[in-house]
Amino acid sequence: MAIVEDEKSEVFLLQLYHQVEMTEDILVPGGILIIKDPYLKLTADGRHGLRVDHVSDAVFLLAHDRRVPSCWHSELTNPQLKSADFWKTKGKGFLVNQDIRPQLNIFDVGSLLIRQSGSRGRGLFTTKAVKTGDLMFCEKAFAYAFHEGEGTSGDSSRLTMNLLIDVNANSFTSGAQPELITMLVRKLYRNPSLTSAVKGLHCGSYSPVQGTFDIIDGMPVIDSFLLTRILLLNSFGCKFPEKAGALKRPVGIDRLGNVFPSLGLWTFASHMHHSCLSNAFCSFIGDMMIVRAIADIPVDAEITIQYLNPFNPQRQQKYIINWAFACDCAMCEDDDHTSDIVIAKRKRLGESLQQLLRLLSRRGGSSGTAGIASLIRKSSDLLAEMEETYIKPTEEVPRLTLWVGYRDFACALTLTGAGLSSNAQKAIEIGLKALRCLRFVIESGSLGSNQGLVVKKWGYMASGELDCWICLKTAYDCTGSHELALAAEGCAKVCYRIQLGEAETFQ
Ligand SMILES: C[S@@+](CC[C@H](N)C(=O)[O-])C[C@H]1O[C@@H](n2cnc3c(N)ncnc32)[C@H](O)[C@@H]1O
Repeated sequence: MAIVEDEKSEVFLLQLYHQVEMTEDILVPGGILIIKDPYLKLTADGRHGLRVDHVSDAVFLLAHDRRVPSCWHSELTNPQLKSADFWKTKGKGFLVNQDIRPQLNIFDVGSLLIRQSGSRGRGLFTTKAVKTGDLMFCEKAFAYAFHEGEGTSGDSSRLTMNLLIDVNANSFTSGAQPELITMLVRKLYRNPSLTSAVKGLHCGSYSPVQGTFDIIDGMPVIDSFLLTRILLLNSFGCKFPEKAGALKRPVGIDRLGNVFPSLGLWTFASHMHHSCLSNAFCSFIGDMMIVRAIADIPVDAEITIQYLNPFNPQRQQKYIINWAFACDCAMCEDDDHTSDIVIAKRKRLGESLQQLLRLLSRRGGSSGTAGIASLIRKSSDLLAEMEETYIKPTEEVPRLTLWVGYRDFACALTLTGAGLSSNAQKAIEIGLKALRCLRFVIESGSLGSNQGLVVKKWGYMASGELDCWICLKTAYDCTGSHELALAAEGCAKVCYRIQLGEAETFQ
């Protein structure tokens, strides 16, 4: 907030939105600006204040500008208002001796094409077949806001929290979203040539201000409401998987444990549509997005990703509220036909299983006792009961709750009684079952057969597949089946590469 006066010496409070600095830092004493299309609003103390939402509506003038009212000429002594020549010389100084290369923003898009996808708008399609784990493209963020929460900065006195209030939708956003909006607005305002990258992005039902992005008075017209809408519909949150915590900076976490992902806009990637049964996965290294295939994808097939975590029970409502579409995938359809009673039953069985697995972990090492055998039997019974709650075959709809149960059971068996061959054998049987719940088609993999372990078809990417393959590798090693262990490790590496973007750091 700053106090400004006009040529008639009338005084107002002024608020500028979407500026890099606070209003009072930009409006130095003596500074002059033109406000186009002034919007007067009632302030909290009952007076009138000026509010500027679109950055292009505030035009800052240099002292020498002919548009400065003549009545102020004698007052223009502010040393901070430097001439254009001063800034040109300073800018050239920065460039001297620097290696300025053309910036490459998107890599490896030779096998992809943006085209219409029925009534859904533009989508991304393959122009050649790709295999599971293959890199489809990498893209550098057009704009990226890293959100550092209290938990990561460690200095709560420096913590600032931005809130973006949408009075129309009666909602608010916090975390990196408000920062990203301001960043994007500033970037486009300062670099008119970049507006073409954002111009046609999906903005839902919003009608942009007339002349948006046209150059007026040497600067582009920036409609900040349009950019807000574009970001709400097209930006990606980057939550790094836990395994990546040591390698990459993870999300910000506040003192209540709320997670604020970093957020960015990747203009090419933003053309990917959603499917809960997606065939691609995005990972992030800093602000570089890496998109890999999570299934074998034929030529001319649409690339899809999951906009939200498939375990989120509210995801269907969120697709409608946040992106204005209803997901019609087989998984959402199956959810619609699954009664609350069945969902509650799966939840109850899952909780009982976790209790048994905790006991199993505590008794690790003393395997072979009747107690352990009974825990294993009871766990298997619970999972068999859960299995009966599913109607659709796994090939049509992955069984997510069952997957979590089998995966955790396999890990508990491997980690607790790893040295014992009987537990390891059971862990292999359960681990393979877990992966089949996700539609993996795995040939052989059983002990004693000499057919090895071959993944004929990769399954669904939920979370924790990497853990499951590592458990299988450990269990194969415990039984002396080193070739199978190597094959399981190879599969773990594929999962690692998909989830983290690269496999160079895989150990
Ligand atoms: C990031 S944009 C995707 C690209 C957009 N179609 C375009 O033309 O630029 C997100 C929008 O795509 C549409 N969309 C995404 N996934 C969809 C799906 N599974 N079914 C229908 N519409 C979908 C929705 O309109 C959503 O708001």
